[in-house]
Amino acid sequence: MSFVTATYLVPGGLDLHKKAEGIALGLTVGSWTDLPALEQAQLKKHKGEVIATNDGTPKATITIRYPAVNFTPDIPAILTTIFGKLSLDGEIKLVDIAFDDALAKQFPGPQFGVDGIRELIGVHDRPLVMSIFKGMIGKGLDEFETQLDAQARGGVDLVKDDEILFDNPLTPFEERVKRGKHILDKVEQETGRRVLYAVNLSGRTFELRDKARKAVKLGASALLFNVFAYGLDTLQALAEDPEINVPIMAHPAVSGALTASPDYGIANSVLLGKLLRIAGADLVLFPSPYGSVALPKEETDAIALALTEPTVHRAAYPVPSAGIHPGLVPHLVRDFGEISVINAGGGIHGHPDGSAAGATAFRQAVDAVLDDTSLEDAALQKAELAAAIKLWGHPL
Ligand SMILES: CCCC(=O)/C(O)=C/OP(=O)(O)O
Ligand SMILES: [Mg+2]
Repeated sequence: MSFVTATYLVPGGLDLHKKAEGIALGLTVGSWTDLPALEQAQLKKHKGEVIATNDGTPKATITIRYPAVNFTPDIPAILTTIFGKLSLDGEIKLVDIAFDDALAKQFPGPQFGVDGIRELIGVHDRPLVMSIFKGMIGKGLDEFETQLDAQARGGVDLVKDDEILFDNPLTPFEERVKRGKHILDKVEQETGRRVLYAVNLSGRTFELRDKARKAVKLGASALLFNVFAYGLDTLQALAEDPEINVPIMAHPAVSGALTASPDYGIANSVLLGKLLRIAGADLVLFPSPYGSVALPKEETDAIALALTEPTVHRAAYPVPSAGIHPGLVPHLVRDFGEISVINAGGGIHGHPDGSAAGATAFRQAVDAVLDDTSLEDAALQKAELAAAIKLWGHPL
């Protein structure tokens, strides 16, 4: 028998076992003790089981195991079972989810993951550096080409669309793919470096698969996807499609509506960690602990662990983001290690000497940290890094 096990955070001081039993029955067989013995025997395999309750104040936890025989092996059915009506039932937060291996194997997981992306880029021994197009709305393909070329030549490993850049007449989706390929092929020929460009896959849900397939045929090297504006099952359908054989980068846009409250919704480690990984995200962006929309460090640690801990699936790249600049690289490497992607938009394009210099400054900062050299000492030899930490500082 397969199971999904869910852990909930609830107010302390309740009759915890009564509440737990009520949830376990209410989300499975409905009622129990008043059933005839024969019916109990028939329904036993469908009954939710209270695995643990831990009382405390102000909060307590309840852990319940749900038989997979009750639902189809898809995320919509599982989420509706373990936190559908229950999510509407007052102060309760889904803080962990566990799939047994037999059930987990029915999901795609990352199709490339950390190892596959490292193979594509040819980098195996350092955090990757990614830049984000900025200020592209209202701008045309010339600006697109200029920004892409500068970011790539400056030394980043990946470039992504901003999540707010959709298909539009000035920089049409397919044109961004085609011109992006042309520019990055040229960069590779001249520098030997393979740079991936994650174009933002957007538009109506039922058009996404064909748009993604067309983009791959046109040479797209990665896809950015605003998962939570659509749904985890949409991500899974893209990841499972054999014709969409490029890495998928999950953006956390909209997820804050589900995760921000300490008392309601879904924990970031569940939504941005376990569920994005099992549904097939190869890279997962999330607010860093020290950026412009910061998350508590214990949450970002939990997300990174959920993305990389050993499971039946490949590890997905943690991509701590938002408000990142070269001065933060020592913190990022300390907190997320080599299996991470350092991601910045303003911290690249805001460099006093332009986007290419901003990209170079990040690479210089990464090299310095891996060489166990302080940024200040490295900056004595590296002008781009010196200008970056002069502008943004280097919090100790
Ligand atoms: C957590 C997502 C961050 C993001 O989408 C973005 O565009 C960040 O830009 P910067 O803060 O690096 O300028
Ligand atoms: Mg963005």
